Amino acid sequence: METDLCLESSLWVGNKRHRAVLTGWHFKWTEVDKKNRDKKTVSVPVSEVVGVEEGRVEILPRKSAEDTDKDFTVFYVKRSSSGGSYGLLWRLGRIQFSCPSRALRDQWTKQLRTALKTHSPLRPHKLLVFINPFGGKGKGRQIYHSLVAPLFELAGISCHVIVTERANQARDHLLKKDLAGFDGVVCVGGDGMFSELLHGLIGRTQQEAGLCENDPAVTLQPCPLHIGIIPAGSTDCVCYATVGVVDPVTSALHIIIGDSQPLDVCSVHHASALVRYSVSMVGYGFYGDVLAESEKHRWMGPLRYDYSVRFVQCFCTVVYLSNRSYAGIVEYLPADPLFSSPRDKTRCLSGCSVCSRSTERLFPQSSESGSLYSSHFSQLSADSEGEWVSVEGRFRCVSLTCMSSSCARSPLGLSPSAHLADGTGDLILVWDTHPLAFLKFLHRHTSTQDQFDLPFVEVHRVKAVRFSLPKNRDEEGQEEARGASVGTDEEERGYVDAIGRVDSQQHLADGTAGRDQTGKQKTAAPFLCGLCCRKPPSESVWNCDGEILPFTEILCRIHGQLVRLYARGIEDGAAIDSCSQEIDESTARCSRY
Ligand SMILES: Nc1ncnc2c1ncn2[C@@H]1O[C@H](COP(=O)(O)OP(=O)(O)OP(=O)(O)O)[C@@H](O)[C@H]1O
Ligand SMILES: CCCCCCCCCCCCC/C=C/[C@@H](O)[C@H](CO)NC(=O)CCCCC
Ligand SMILES: [Ca+2]
Repeated sequence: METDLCLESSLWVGNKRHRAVLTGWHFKWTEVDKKNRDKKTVSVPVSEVVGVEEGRVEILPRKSAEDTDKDFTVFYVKRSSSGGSYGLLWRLGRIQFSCPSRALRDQWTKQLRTALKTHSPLRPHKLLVFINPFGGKGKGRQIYHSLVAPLFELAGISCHVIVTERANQARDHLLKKDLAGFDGVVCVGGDGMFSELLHGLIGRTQQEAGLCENDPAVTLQPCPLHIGIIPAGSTDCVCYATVGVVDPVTSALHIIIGDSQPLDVCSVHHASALVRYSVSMVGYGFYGDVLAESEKHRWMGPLRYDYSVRFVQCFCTVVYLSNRSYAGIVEYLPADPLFSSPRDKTRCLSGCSVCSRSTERLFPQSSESGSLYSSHFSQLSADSEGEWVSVEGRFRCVSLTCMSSSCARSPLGLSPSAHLADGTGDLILVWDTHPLAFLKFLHRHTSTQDQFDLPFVEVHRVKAVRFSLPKNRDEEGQEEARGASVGTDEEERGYVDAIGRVDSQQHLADGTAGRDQTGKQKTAAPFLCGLCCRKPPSESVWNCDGEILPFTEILCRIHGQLVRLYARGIEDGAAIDSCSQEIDESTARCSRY
């Protein structure tokens, strides 16, 4: 029986007869017993079929075991529980069918391939892959070649692979080299590598559109190429927050099937110039201090990036430097409270309705051009959704995040109800408080306890934030912050350069923030060293997605859905349970693989 893309017939899996059905959207097969009763059904969305091959095919090692002319093999996405993380692990499922005739086999393979093309328009054909050989535990190359490349090959994706030899190579390549023919760009590394791709792609897109990135009021052009992340870093926060698990095979499968997840991006400006882009965290005070501490430990080599080391540092920072608070003026432009709230206890999951409504609001179909991306945001100055609000005081930390920023140690993240693609960010103000109270706030990030339900914490959903230092600052404190009172060795002078207060020639948007001429991060810690600092510094530094910013006074603006990832947001485990791929008819019970 055949209508359009529909096909139904009996097929054999081993010696068991199955009724296989391909409708427009699903491919399913049901075991049928000798009395023609339905037993178990497996249903796979066509969009999650990875590939169809003639014969009985195995991968790893790739071989066609018995290439009979009546068999075909279907590879598809199979879910399994992640055992701790919120999302689901994806694995490669494989099923081998035997047909009564070669003609029927050819009909099935042809029809399945046509259905794939129709229902997965964003599947990549050609990818540009950057591997950071030093990210995380230095396993990037191994992860790519053993786990990812065989899957890409199976899916017929051709890849141009570049193993980076220096920091910022991937960013520079994307800014300058010919990208024609590529559907997407993939990084094998951590948040730092993702950030390189982010800067390269956004910069390239604006250059080509003739837009000025320095102007925070300009509506930036969304990037046409998708970004894929194969996690091989230490924190992998962007991967965790957009997929729900940190797993190279899961991420490779999301890339293969052409999943598409828009992502908000925050541009950070100083004195009318772009400094950097951020997706996960722009944090002053505590988070800046943790990063500065880890930069101090460069001698530890890659170990300093180790996840647990960072969190131990985090713990030590809070205990050891427990009396640090910083004066500042925070101004913010609130988002419309009718759409959502950072305290509404919702979570942005795959298919999030808040993000979908935001897509319509951010990109209304323009009748003039008909282009999805042609409309403009309201300008920052002429915003109709509220007035700037200003607060001044002493803060333990000030953080802005465009998404939840969840990671393995903090499974709900900095702001558990933040959305990936709603065009807003969450501003978290932690006012000066007792060290133990601050520790309690931090500790709540590691559990399901509400970190915002504390009297010294505020959270606001915003579209823009400005941070400045109070005008009547104590001059002595400023000198200390500049490093003048913490010693005179070369390293300390280097830091002064790195934060841009002495080196007035430093470029703002060339991506060299905090790096020397060789691209190496400059040492940024001495002013934080509790051992040699007699007085606490009056200024902290900004941590922008793991990089220290060279300026303290900044303006941040959220750009809704500026980039797209090969991801789909965090899948709700409970919802998957109720519409499982495998349906056991005899027990009428749903089960998950
Ligand atoms: N070949 C290279 N040599 C030195 N540094 C590199 C090279 N390639 C990339 N980098 C830089 O290394 C930095 C860290 O890499 P990456 O983000 O992959 O790992 P990580 O820091 O361990 O992970 P995370 O950012 O998730 O904590 C990035 O900022 C990137 O610019
Ligand atoms: C008592 C101790 C409890 C510890 C709980 C700490 C709370 C953790 C909240 C999670 C914050 C993750 C934000 C992500 C930031 C990334 O863009 C960035 C690059 O990878 N990572 C860091 O800067 C690394 C920054 C590490 C910060 C801890
Ligand atoms: Ca957001």
